[in-house]
Amino acid sequence: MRRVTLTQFLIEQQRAGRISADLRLLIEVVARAVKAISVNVSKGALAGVLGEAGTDNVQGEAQKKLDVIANEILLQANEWGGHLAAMASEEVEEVHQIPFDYPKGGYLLLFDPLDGSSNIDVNISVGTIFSVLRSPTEGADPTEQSFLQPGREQVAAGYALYGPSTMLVLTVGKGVHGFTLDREMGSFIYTHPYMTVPVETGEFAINASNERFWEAPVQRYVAELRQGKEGPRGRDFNMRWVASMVADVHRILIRGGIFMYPLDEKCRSKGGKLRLMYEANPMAMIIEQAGGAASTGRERILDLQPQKLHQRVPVVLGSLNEVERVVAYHREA
Ligand SMILES: O=P(O)(O)OC[C@H]1O[C@](O)(COP(=O)(O)O)[C@@H](O)[C@@H]1O
Ligand SMILES: [Mg+2]
Ligand SMILES: [Mg+2]
Repeated sequence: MRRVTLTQFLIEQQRAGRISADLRLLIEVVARAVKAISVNVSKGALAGVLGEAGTDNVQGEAQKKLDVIANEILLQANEWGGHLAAMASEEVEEVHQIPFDYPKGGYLLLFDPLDGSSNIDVNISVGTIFSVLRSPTEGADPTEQSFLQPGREQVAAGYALYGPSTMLVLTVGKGVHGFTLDREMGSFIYTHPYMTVPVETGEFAINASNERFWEAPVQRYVAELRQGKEGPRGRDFNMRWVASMVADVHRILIRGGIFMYPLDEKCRSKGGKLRLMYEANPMAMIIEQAGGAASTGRERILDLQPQKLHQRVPVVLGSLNEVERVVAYHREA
């Protein structure tokens, strides 16, 4: 069987005029960094990478060693690429400028280096999420303001899933494409062309321990799902919650479903739990490109005008019909 690598796929995308040479190189560098993170994740205790780093990030969350390692790998790999104007990371408070003198590239890269940190020490799937925007500054150092573009302006978005196999899932605005890492060869192989989210689903993902803090529309929606055949939906639904957004979203891309981290009384003062710029926006672009929908419950995520780099938002995404139902319940309320 002829195997297509990520490199070949990207060259084809460039030939078809969907990406520039610089964006192709940028994605190649991110993919290389992802391979290095994958090696560290899979070595686990053997490489001494488990446990706390002993520091807090900008959000006041305790950093794991792997949060710090993954962040360093991504920053270092991309500093050298020459295609970036600046970066932003969940683990770094300010914009990360490129510390070299050569001309600035035309893109901004944002990432959540290690998503699902609470799962690292228990050997459950974690991931990396990234988003690419055009830099509006032409040669000058980008500021935080340069990054504050709505998600619909993303030119590429993707994630890596470090599961039983390592996968890279990518969109450049023409469908969603999945690649599986061949560890022996060291290359990503094109295994999942044009991934789509089924419109109908029988699965939902939400942290049910927060139920008493949810708003009424979410209470109503989940209560109806749980009533199954006996309730207004007239059929049974199954529940899953990995607590790694990457893993939960990947499941939805493979077999459908709805994922929710809604606004609740616990996270209301922060605006939500998940971060807009490097969690919600890239995942929303991927899900929409795969035929699904992504909303805060009130607005389309990709239309939100960001106010700050580390802004948090409520997230409801997945199969179209279910997301539309949640949005309708918010509207009715
Ligand atoms: O522990 P909770 O409240 O269920 O939250 C789980 C959510 O938090 C996250 O782990 C946040 O990501 P980080 O690990 O990057 O902070 C998501 O991946 C996941 O969906
Ligand atoms: Mg995360
Ligand atoms: Mg993280």
